[in-house]
Amino acid sequence: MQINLSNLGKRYNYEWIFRNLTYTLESGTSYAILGHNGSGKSTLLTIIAGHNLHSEGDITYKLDGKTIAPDKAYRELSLTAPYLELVEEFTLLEMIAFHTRFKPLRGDLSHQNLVERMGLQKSRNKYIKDFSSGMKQRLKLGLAIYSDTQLLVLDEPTTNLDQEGIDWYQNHVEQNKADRLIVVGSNIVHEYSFCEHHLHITDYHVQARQVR
Ligand SMILES: Nc1ncnc2c1ncn2[C@@H]1O[C@H](COP(=O)(O)OP(=O)(O)OP(=O)(O)O)[C@@H](O)[C@H]1O
Repeated sequence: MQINLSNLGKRYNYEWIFRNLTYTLESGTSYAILGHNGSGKSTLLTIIAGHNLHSEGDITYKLDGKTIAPDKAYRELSLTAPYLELVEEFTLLEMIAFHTRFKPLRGDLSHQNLVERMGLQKSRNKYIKDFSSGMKQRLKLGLAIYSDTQLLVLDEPTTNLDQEGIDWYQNHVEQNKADRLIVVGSNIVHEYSFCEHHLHITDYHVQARQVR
């Protein structure tokens, strides 16, 4: 997959969050979107994920060299973000069964295999509402990382994880990043240390460009 951002800009009411962002994202590469709190990382990630509209410029998606409609790109998307909710009334196994109706798992991974990879065997029949915040985050990450998708968008991926969870995240992303396009929105080095490219969203703030 290739995503081309061309003179992309986003404005909320009268406030420009970023402008004139031209950048190409390609499969087989991992990108970190960096910037201080409120700088626009999540805004850009939600636009790339098709959950938010840009205000100017263009975004195009290509698969195997051919331009595809944004809704087809959505089929290739796995996303995890603090604002995305799990279905609390499901048990873990029910949640995986529901998710995989829309996004099948990578390779021959069974639902039980995924539970094991997430280290949540003891909680397979527990309701999501009774999960700890770290267990919920591990589940969100597991569903995203192990879905059979080309585009993996991770916003603040280690929110609520302890050191063991952070190590788990790093190992499982590393094992599943080949040939995928990964975009991480973060301020924390351990979340994006595997990323080859860094995009500083503040470089596209209006004031930053005016003083150049
Ligand atoms: N729906 C919205 N309406 C108006 N302003 C918004 C909206 N969503 C975000 N903003 C504003 O856009 C700016 C960028 O927010 P965003 O959440 O993208 O930043 P961020 O870099 O991800 O921040 P953090 O590191 O705190 O998560 C902020 O000033 C925020 O108030």
